[in-house]
Amino acid sequence: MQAYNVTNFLNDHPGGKEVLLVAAGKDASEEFEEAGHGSAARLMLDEFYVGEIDPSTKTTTSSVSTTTTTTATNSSINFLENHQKIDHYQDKSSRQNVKLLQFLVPILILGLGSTLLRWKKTLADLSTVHDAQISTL
Ligand code: HEM
Repeated sequence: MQAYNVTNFLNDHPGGKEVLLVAAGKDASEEFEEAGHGSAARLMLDEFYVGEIDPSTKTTTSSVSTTTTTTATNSSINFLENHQKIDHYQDKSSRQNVKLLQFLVPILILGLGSTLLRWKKTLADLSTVHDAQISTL
């Protein structure tokens, strides 16, 4: 039995995200067939395939027992939460990079500006000395 991770497909699923969330963590083969998916949907399956599941551990959507269904739902919720946590950490580190850049870029611009000003002043001083030397000759 194949397992698919459709987390990134939730918002793009033509049949809506709700049906996928309800089927998450369970055997949704029947629902998939009943929805009358065409070849396009079948071809997309490869994209989301994550591995095989031992059929003896499967929970059907027609609910074997409330506890197993709840466990399956909980595990799929945990799975989604973990994914959100990973996204959150990635977001956090990229936000820290942006903050660092926001801090460094103005400092670099200021440094460059003051160096240019100092060069300009040195050049002006040099040309004054040069002019003075010429007038003394
Ligand atoms: C990896 C799993 C899935 C993929 C890649 C997928 C993909 C698609 C695609 C591409 C369509 C557009 C019609 C078509 O090309 O056939 C569609 C429609 C639909 N899907 Fe899925 N689907 C998946 C799982 C499911 C599941 C588990 C359910 C139900 C529990 C479901 C319910 C529906 C329904 C009801 C439609 C029809 C929407 C409409 O015509 O308004 N799908 N799906």
